[in-house]
Amino acid sequence: MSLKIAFVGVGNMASAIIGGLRASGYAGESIIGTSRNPDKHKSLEAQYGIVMTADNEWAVEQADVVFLCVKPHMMRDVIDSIAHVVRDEQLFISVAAGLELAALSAWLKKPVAIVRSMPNTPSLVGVGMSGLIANEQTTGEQKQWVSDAFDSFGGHAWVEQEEHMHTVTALSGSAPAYFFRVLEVMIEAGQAQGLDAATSRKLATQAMKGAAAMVTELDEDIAQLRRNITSPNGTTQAALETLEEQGVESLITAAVNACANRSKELGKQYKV
Ligand SMILES: NC(=O)C1=CN([C@@H]2O[C@H](COP(=O)(O)OP(=O)(O)OC[C@H]3O[C@@H](n4cnc5c(N)ncnc54)[C@H](O)[C@@H]3O)[C@@H](O)[C@H]2O)C=CC1
Ligand SMILES: O=C(O)[C@@H]1CCC=N1
Repeated sequence: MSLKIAFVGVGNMASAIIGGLRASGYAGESIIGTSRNPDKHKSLEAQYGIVMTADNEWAVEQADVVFLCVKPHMMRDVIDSIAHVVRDEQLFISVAAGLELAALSAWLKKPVAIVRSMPNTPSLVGVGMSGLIANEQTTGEQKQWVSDAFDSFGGHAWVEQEEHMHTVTALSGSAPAYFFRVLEVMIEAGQAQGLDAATSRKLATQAMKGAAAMVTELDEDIAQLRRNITSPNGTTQAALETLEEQGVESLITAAVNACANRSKELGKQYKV
């Protein structure tokens, strides 16, 4: 029998997970979502074949597994409002940046199983990646269910130390946005050189996809893959030298560090 899953706070991230789960065969009838935007409920129901409601308590009462998907600053109020219907045997999965297991556990007020996750929006198209860490109440069986569920819309990595979730956020949770920004800039540069927007988008995007596929599918050093494209005194060398001169390494390192630091700040803000 499939487990009933509730998503509290169906926005961008929860939609991506729901879309990924549905595409990989999870039954729509087993999924209930809630949000503060009732005007969007009908279209979400039609798109994913799920049930949407504004009633968090009802959704949580129906569920075996509850995904907590509201913004970090709303999480405490939302958990406070559902804590009285929480049952010991339920599994809670938070997707919120920064929020520690200890805070979630204190707010839930019961010794329930909790998994802190850091997914990303490519989950929507089955190419997500999620970092995971569980509290000690989480059983091996529950961890297996979580691994299988997250694998159904991409991949997962359990981390041993909660501190590492900040790095997961910097390398994975937020990272699709860095690549989108790079694509935006490349597409604009292509257009500035005279290509139409659609062709520019297709070329840049396929190059990014191809690079990622080579790294994923070939067991080769990334630097060597880069060198394979770089003819001495050729076009790639001209581009790469410009990237280095303009500080690509310090720029990207600073962005990754800023992301992890913001995650740490959020954790401190809500520390119990
Ligand atoms: N967007 C992303 O790429 C990622 C987001 N996250 C985490 O996911 C969480 C949600 O982020 P987004 O989906 O981007 O935000 P969002 O704003 O798109 O979605 C939040 C949803 O929560 C609903 N909501 C607010 N208060 C509520 C309440 N009291 N009861 C029920 N629903 C309520 C809103 O109506 C909205 O639909 C955050 O904690 C964020 O840290 C994690 C990884 C990636
Ligand atoms: O920007 C954020 O805070 C969320 C968490 C990771 C991706 N989006």
